Amino acid sequence: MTAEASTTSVRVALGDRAYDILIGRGLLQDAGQAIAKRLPKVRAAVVTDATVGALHLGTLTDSLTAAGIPSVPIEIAPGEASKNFATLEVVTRAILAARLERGDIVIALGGGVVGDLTGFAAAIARRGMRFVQIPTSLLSQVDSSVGGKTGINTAEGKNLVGAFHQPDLVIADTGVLDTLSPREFRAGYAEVAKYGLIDDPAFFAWLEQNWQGILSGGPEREHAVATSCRAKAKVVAADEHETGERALLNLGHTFGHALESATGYSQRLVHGEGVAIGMVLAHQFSARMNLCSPDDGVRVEAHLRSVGLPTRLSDVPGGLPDAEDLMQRIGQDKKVSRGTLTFILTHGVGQAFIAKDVPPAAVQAFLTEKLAD
Ligand SMILES: NC(=O)c1ccc[n+]([C@@H]2O[C@H](COP(=O)([O-])OP(=O)(O)OC[C@H]3O[C@@H](n4cnc5c(N)ncnc54)[C@H](O)[C@@H]3O)[C@@H](O)[C@H]2O)c1
Ligand SMILES: O=C(O)C(=O)C[C@@H](O)[C@H](O)[C@H](O)COP(=O)(O)O
Ligand SMILES: [Zn+2]
Repeated sequence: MTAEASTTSVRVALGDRAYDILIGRGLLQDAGQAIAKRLPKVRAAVVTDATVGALHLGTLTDSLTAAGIPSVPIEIAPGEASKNFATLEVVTRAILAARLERGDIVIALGGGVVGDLTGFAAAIARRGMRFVQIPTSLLSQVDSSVGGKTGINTAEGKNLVGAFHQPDLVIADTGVLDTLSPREFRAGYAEVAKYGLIDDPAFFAWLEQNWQGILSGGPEREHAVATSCRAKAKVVAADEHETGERALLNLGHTFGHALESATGYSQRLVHGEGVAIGMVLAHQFSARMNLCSPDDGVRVEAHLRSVGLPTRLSDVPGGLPDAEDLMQRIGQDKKVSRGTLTFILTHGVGQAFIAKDVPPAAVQAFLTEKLAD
């Protein structure tokens, strides 16, 4: 039996650009076959970071070779700081230097940093090459590898330069998560919990009972990845370019992205940690605006804290700028429309909604209070 026979497959229904997300333990060693079946007679560039490359590039390269796909590796430094113009140039020019044609493929082997950067390089090299996501962090398996948001950060803010460019295939080998650090595993868990908090209270309740199985690699892990991918695939198919409901996937991100920018996209706060704090703040701010009960914020914080995630501004090491500074950063959010703020707020666990025209003075007063907590 090939690994693909015991795989969960989730379809992202985007018409003639539809693609599969393959989920299962051990898929990396058959990745070449899975790619060759869908994208025959291609050559590939494999972009990875130094940490993931040392652990998993050999398995992928062997599998590509066995399937008749010649490949060249392109390695970047690990971490959020690589999502920048300089690394984008290095990766894009390496793809061109390898003389890959438009019909060839670029493979992202790594977490969300590698995936977002590689996807953007694939979107602009030769005006658009096909690409395959092989996500290796929990966060990238449940979120960033799906949906086609690609891009980089700038000093002005998070993901402010990029393109929508869908992958042709996503291969999520849940076994490779065994080598992920506990901190990065927990960070990815924040985006898993997000799907429950947006519109699936039963999933959030299930997570409260079963989160340990996800971390330890039991069958709960595949269930959580597949449930997350199904939820994301549904939203993306309905609103690929975020003209409406896709913005719900930004729950916790308006606060979280401002915190990532304020900490210089450094190891002080990784993306999933910013999202965890941001989701708690979104529930607390919703309660402050009388949109939900304060108990919802207490429940969300209790769960994320029990998993080991940061949940408060005071959990960010090294201090934060004042509320006015954070508001400047929030003002760069891509959901800002005609100068007014859009937040994802909530009527309770699993009842998130898009709130337009949120008063900046109320947000700033709330942040001032939380910074003093
Ligand atoms: N495009 C989207 O829809 C989307 C969605 C969510 C997040 N993102 C972006 O994703 C990024 C965060 O992704 P991330 O959390 O995966 O971060 P990451 O890519 O930095 O990976 C986290 C760390 O784990 C290491 N790593 C990854 N897989 C590993 C493995 N199997 N074994 C050992 N180490 C491994 C990496 O080397 C890195 O040091 C952010 O830039 C965020 O903005 C994008
Ligand atoms: O796919 C989406 O849409 C998301 O919002 C998923 C988020 O988890 C992710 O962090 C995304 O990159 C944020 O998008 P942005 O448009 O706010 O930069
Ligand atoms: Zn995110």
